[in-house]
Amino acid sequence: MNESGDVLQVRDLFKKHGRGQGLVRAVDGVDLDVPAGQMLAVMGPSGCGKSTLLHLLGGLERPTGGEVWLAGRRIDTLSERALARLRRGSTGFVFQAFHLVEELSAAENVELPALLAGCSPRAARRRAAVLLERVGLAGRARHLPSELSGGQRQRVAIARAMANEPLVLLADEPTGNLDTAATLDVLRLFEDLRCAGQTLVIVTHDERVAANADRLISMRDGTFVDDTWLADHAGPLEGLIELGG
Ligand SMILES: Nc1ncnc2c1ncn2[C@@H]1O[C@H](COP(=O)(O)OP(=O)(O)OP(=O)(O)O)[C@@H](O)[C@H]1O
Repeated sequence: MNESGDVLQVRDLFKKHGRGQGLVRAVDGVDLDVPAGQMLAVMGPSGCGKSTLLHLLGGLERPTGGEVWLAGRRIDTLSERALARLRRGSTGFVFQAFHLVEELSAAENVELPALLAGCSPRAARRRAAVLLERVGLAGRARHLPSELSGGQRQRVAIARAMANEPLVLLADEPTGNLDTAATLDVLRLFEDLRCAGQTLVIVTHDERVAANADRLISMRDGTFVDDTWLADHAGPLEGLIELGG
């Protein structure tokens, strides 16, 4: 974290794809400060640059221009090796399509990041057990992803993303493939993480997810067109729980 308490800082960030007639300004000069513990939702029409922004924040893509700082450390200039280390240890990703390893059990999927970060198998197993308990799936630890529902798979993916206690959890359409009940489970989980001080950035088309965030940024054509800090973010989730859960 930097002196101001921001986990993420972005300065004049650009990402261009292609060239000439085919040039796309996916992210077109944005500035952003995300304080520690904030749940930030990013919305906007398809193709406005949300996923690209998320990838730049997590070091999955490099910007064409500008700066990305994570916990006071500039990451856009890191070597490939240092970036890979950063992705393993400091950021956690959750995707719409879960991206679990189909051949591995839920527990083994969650163990993987800790093993890659150099933890002993025993420590990784212990950590995975704690995380699966936390996402309510202790009883499903030995199941393969194909033996789990979509909501359960996404909860395993969230547990995996939390394995190395990331500075920031980055989620791209995490409820895009889920029904209402599973969406509520994931929202509750994010709320638990937020209460525990986890910083989250969530790209979403789902108003319910956005309504539970601390802050909502709207994007259009690679820029931020609105940035609202929401005062009463818990209301809609409580309403939905009464209806659906
Ligand atoms: N690798 C790439 N090469 C060329 N263009 C790309 C590439 N990645 C993204 N783009 C373009 O950049 C723009 C932003 O894409 P991005 O996926 O970030 O949008 P998005 O807001 O996340 O969209 P969606 O909501 O549909 O997922 C789009 O016009 C897209 O076609």
